[in-house]
Amino acid sequence: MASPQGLKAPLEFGGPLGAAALMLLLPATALHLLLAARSGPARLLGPPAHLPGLSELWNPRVLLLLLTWLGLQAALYLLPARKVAEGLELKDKSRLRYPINGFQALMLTALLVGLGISAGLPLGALSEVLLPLAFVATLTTFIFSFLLYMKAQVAPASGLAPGGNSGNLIYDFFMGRELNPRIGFFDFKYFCELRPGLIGWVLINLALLLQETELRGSPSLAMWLVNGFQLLYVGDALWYEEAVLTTMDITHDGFGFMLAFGDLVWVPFTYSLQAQFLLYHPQPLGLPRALLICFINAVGYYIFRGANSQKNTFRQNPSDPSIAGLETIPTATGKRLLVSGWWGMVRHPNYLGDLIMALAWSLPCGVSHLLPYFYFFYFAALLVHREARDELQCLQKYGRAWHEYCQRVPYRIVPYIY
Ligand SMILES: NC(=O)C1=CN([C@@H]2O[C@H](COP(=O)(O)OP(=O)(O)OC[C@H]3O[C@@H](n4cnc5c(N)ncnc54)[C@H](OP(=O)(O)O)[C@@H]3O)[C@@H](O)[C@H]2O)C=CC1
Ligand SMILES: CC(C)CCC[C@@H](C)[C@H]1CC=C2C3=C(CC[C@@]21C)[C@@]1(C)CC[C@H](O)C[C@@H]1CC3
Repeated sequence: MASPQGLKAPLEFGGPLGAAALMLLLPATALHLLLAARSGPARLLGPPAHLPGLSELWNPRVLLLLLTWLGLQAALYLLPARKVAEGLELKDKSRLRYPINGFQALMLTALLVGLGISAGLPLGALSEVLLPLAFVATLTTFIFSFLLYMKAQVAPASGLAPGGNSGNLIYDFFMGRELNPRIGFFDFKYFCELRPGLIGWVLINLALLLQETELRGSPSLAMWLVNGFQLLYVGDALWYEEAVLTTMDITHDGFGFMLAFGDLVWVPFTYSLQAQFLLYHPQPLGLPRALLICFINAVGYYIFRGANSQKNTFRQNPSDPSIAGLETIPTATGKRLLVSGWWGMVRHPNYLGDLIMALAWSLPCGVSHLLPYFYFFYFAALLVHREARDELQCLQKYGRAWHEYCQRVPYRIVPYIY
């Protein structure tokens, strides 16, 4: 299949071979982590205690539960929004409109779940079906990605993403051909990025906390910390939902298997790994250590939120008083680059804050097992890779101005280290 002219981009993720390998490795890794978390040894490296049979993986009722969840979140997405924001200008000079009602969806979901629990909903039982749920979610993601691929066949060339139109079927299926696949006002990529996966993540965490209460009479302090930290993170993402409209996932990447699997399987089932581990491996946590971990998470969040808000404010209103004193670099595009404040410390201060929080999410699980630190290691690798991708895009966008920025701000994520 010929790729539309001018849309060729360098192959990433190891090209077609890497994409094929990742489409096998990622689901296998997610299932391995789920099995390891509930096994006695909880080994991150090495074979799982036992390989599940199809009867443990496939459950039609769990598929119905997943589809009901997706349907609920889709319905909440379509409710009237407090605000409708415009995305960045597209190739055809148009700008798409997006509902800003993610935090509203989180609140309504919390209300529905609270009413359900008070009416006897056994939410804790969700922790017992995470394996079949992840399996049916993976199957659903493959089917969904196929439908997205077929939909891209009839999309206009201007609606295709630079990276997912190499002409290689496997690579384009993985990367995603269409930039903003929609049916009417419903934007599939925007919806999946922030709704079913992120809200599903904290719902799974809550189910694990309730199951621990069922098993041990009350949630452990460690489980409270992990639930609280990650609810803050998801609540923040949905409160500042509009910021996602300028991320590379929305502005640059096609919507294919990688992002669909990342949103619908990887986030809810591997980001809840610490809570899963704690349910099956209770960890003692004294108040002094808990307070220290809370301080670490607070530092991470302060940097994460401060840096993201500073950059987003600068982009939306460069003359905002809160950023008035910051030094900037002019670029040929007319946009300017911050070179002081958080963005003068390192080139991705938001990643630094996010990584510090990732560490704080693992620390309540103690140091007896490596498994709870999987997210920290994976996330460090993801952000290093993401930073490299962003650097390339910024170099293409800003050329010499970006070189000047790199000379003045030499470190990428960690001051004086990387
Ligand atoms: N938990 C998770 O799994 C993940 C979390 N994240 C988090 O999401 C957040 C967003 O990250 P990400 O999507 O990578 O994008 P960023 O928020 O880091 O934005 C990168 C863009 O910001 C602009 N920019 C960079 N430097 C400057 C500067 N000095 N002055 C002004 N603008 C600048 C450029 O875009 P332009 O100039 O065009 O505006 C660049 O492309 C981060 O906090 C990250 O930690 C991200 C991925 C996964
Ligand atoms: C499994 C693959 C190898 C990688 C999949 C990566 C995805 C899980 C992430 C890509 C970018 C993401 C963003 C977020 C969640 C994870 C994914 C989808 C946030 C929504 C997390 C909260 C932040 O406040 C904003 C992030 C935007 C990018």
